[in-house]
Amino acid sequence: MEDYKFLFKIVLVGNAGVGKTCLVRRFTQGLFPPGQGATIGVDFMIKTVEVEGEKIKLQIWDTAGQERFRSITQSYYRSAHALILVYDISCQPTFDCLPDWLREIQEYANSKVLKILVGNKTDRDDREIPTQIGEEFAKQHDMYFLETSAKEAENVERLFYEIAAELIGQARSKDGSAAAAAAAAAHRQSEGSGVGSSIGLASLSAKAAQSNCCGGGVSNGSSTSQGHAG
Ligand SMILES: Nc1nc2c(ncn2[C@@H]2O[C@H](COP(=O)(O)OP(=O)(O)OP(=O)(O)O)[C@@H](O)[C@H]2O)c(=O)[nH]1
Repeated sequence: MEDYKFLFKIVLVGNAGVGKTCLVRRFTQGLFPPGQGATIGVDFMIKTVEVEGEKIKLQIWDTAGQERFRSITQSYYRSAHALILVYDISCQPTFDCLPDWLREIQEYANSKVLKILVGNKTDRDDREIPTQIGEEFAKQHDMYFLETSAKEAENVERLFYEIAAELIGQARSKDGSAAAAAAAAAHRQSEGSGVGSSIGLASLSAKAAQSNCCGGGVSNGSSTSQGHAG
């Protein structure tokens, strides 16, 4: 039986094509998938990391950005300990949609959920959103902020490790612990994993390719949810 102290659920949201799946695969599998197709419904991966001497299991839910899957993906917000809202720094419409995503989060997520704004694709030289604009948006909306490149593996490990460290801190300091530890205990009964090392969100600054900005798609009701132990 696998031994770990906490189980945290992390959910990635944001427009189609901003790189959510690539961020998850970079972190869990250490690769940048060539020709990554659009996510259908919701996918998840698991990675166990060690932070501050504790084994932490991260259950990472990768949601489809396409509007037609929205009703399915919303149902995953509620149980999230952390929500990563991703935009593409080279695609203004993905940034312009952030207020819509925040409304979704406010409506469907736990009010205490840890929120992190991520500007992905920093490797691209056709940037449209300056770092400072992203930082200010995050600050205004009480989110942590980080820019990443799934392609170049820039800040991807840092993103997830710092979220884990922050969640541990919250869990140790107050009631959050009950939920995370209980979830871990319950999960341990049933059953994958990878490994890592430790760092601590304080250092994150203040608190699509095929993008279909803010909606547009038509629901066809079809979806899948697949799991991978990374
Ligand atoms: N240059 C660059 N391209 C990236 C990066 N991350 C993702 N991409 C590309 O962006 C496209 C979309 O990536 P995905 O990871 O599928 O995007 P997604 O947000 O999961 O999209 P949905 O599943 O439709 O919601 C792919 O062509 C990736 O190769 C990055 O860091 N840099």
